[in-house]
Amino acid sequence: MFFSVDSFFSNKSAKIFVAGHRGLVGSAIVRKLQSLDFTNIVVRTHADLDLTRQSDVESFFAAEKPQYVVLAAAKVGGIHANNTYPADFISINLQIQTNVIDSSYRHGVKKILFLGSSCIYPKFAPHPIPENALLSGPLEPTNEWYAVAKIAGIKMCQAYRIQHGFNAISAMPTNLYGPNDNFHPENSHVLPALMRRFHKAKVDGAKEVVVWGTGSPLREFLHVDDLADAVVFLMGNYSGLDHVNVGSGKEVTIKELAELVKEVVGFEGELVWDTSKPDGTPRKLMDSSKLASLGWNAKISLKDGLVDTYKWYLENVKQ
Ligand SMILES: NC(=O)C1=CN([C@@H]2O[C@H](COP(=O)(O)OP(=O)(O)OC[C@H]3O[C@@H](n4cnc5c(N)ncnc54)[C@H](OP(=O)(O)O)[C@@H]3O)[C@@H](O)[C@H]2O)C=CC1
Ligand SMILES: C[C@H]1O[C@H](OP(=O)(O)OP(=O)(O)OC[C@H]2O[C@@H](n3cnc4c(=O)[nH]c(N)nc43)[C@H](O)[C@@H]2O)[C@@H](O)[C@@H](O)C1=O
Repeated sequence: MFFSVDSFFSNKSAKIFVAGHRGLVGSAIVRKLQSLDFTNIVVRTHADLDLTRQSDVESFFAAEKPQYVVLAAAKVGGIHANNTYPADFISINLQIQTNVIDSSYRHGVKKILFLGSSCIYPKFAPHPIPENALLSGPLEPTNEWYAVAKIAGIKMCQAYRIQHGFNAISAMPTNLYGPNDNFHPENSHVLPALMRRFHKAKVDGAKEVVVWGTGSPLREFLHVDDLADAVVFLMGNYSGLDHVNVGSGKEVTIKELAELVKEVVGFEGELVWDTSKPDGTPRKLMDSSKLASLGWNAKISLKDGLVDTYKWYLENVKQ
């Protein structure tokens, strides 16, 4: 189905609902929209609107009638959280995305962007992973429940486009980091977990820091301000059926990442590897050439992004 390039950028007073605005991604999207002078951004805290409650979501859309929606609310966590709470990861995500996508269609939203994740791809996908590797093999067991929910979200956007002509698109970001990340010691992703642990070790004068797994898995990291830039770019420039990968194009081993975080934080002790913890998928570098061909590329290097995030951490997270 054909959609002309969207008029998203031409109306800065259009009402935009950013779901999950207090999280890592949602807060970056709000900052980006504000920097572009969008003036009518609608938000709700989790306490004010629980997106798993269908009738509350219906009532919210009926009352607010947003014109655009960015769905950045989800149950999110690192390898340990995904592996420990599989029921939460599949059920909460299926509920949130089903309610928000369906209500958006029913209440006349012009366009919605759904955020998935690079974990939708098979554990042993070809590299770099192209969009068409979806559903071509078994998933990584530590996060398959979350991945199945995210795959359902992509398919729901496609189904509503095919059956109803609803302009629903999906973006698949790689591993993200930046301001407003979750720095929980066990449930967070690797980068904020290590930043917190190295910082604490530096302050305490500890001799070593424990890092999970073998250090050999490869991961692609993207600063969340780059992701927000890409999301807004896609809102204005892409209305296709297929999901779009959003990555930096650069991968590092977890050992290299740990050494870099250690350097940025200024910890001078040793790394100790806890190989009883899972490595997860061995590698997941995405092929983001489709997005590049549309005219978007990442700008923030991992080193610069880490320095920026550590500064934010020192200024904003209670030590
Ligand atoms: N972080 C990453 O590395 C990656 C993230 N993504 C995707 O980006 C999106 C955003 O992730 P991220 O910003 O990291 O996650 P965060 O956990 O930082 O933020 C998620 C937000 O969703 C809100 N939320 C959760 N459940 C509900 C609910 N039932 N009702 C209303 N609000 C709710 C949270 O509020 P509260 O905290 O109050 O519950 C929070 O503000 C997700 O779809 C995720 O899959 C994709 C790839 C990588
Ligand atoms: C974004 C993505 O995030 C998750 O997938 P993941 O990439 O495996 O995420 P992670 O950041 O938690 O771990 C990356 C690697 O790092 C190692 N590692 C070392 N030390 C720590 C550590 O202290 N904490 C964590 N969490 N990992 C550590 C860890 O053992 C692993 O090898 C998915 O659940 C999925 O939901 C998803 O979409």
